[in-house]
Amino acid sequence: MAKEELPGVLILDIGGTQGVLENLAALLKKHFHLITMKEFLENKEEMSKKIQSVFVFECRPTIDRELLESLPNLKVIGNSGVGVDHLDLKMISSFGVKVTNTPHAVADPTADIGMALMLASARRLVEGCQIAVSPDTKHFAVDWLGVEVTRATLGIIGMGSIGYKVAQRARAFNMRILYHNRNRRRKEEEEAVGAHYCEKMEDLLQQSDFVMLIVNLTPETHRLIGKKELSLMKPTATLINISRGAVIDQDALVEALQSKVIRAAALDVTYPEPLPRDHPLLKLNNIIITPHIGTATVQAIHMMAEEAIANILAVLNGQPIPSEVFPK
Ligand SMILES: O=C(O)[C@H](O)CO
Repeated sequence: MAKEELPGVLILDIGGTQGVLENLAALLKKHFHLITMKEFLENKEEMSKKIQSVFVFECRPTIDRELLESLPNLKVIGNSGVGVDHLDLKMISSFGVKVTNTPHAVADPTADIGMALMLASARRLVEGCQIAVSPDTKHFAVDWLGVEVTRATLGIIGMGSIGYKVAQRARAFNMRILYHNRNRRRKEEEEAVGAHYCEKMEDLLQQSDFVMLIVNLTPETHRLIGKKELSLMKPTATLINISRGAVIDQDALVEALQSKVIRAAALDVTYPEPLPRDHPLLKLNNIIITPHIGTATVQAIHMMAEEAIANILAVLNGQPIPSEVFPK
């Protein structure tokens, strides 16, 4: 089919290296007439009529009313990633436009990052790397002992598909697994990973050696973990966040880490991202911060794009939509 006959997709803010861009573009071009933001802005009148879908890569770019008003034939926004907190779902839906996401592609790589952060923080891996390359060669491992993950208690807050994948992995470390979630998992699912349900989040916080946050960011989970919750945790416990930065009250976390209310934290997400270079979290030595890399793998980027494309095509062809996100 000629490029012009394919449905138009506007590609929003593809960052990264040329290689990533080219691979994604090639994938999208199989199904769509690909229109970049630059092309759209240069020839708005002609392009706006062609665009039936928007492909959002990375969770950062947002879609404002002005853009929606300029796309009369837009039917769907295909988000590449599971979190849609950067999109105003109600406003988008008022334009009759659907939103989709990619929960399947993100689950394994994000669970891996959760495990990686837990292990790295437990065994003080980043400090170890710094010591290994420092000019001072007189170091004694006994001066910076870590803690063990094996047989420790892991509390998972948010037991969706990523949470469940974390539980599967944690089972291989013989961890005791607690979880708190809006809905309790089926008995067979709990038994398969040996997870125990805590109806009250407080119980999980009090008992866990590692607390991992894997909830969506919603008004209900905004600053879910603050001063009170941190004070319920064990002084030997570690907080890991692979969801969204705003799930934690960062000022309260700074205080808790400075005064050793908890042992350590490991964050793949913060607010804002990146943190300003003078942020107090960056000055602490009992924290590890990675720059939102839960899905930053060659495989995940490809799978997320495929999942997003399948969603977009389903909307355009009037077929059942694999992963639609609805405004609450
Ligand atoms: O929401 C997600 O899937 C990840 O955070 C990637 O942005």
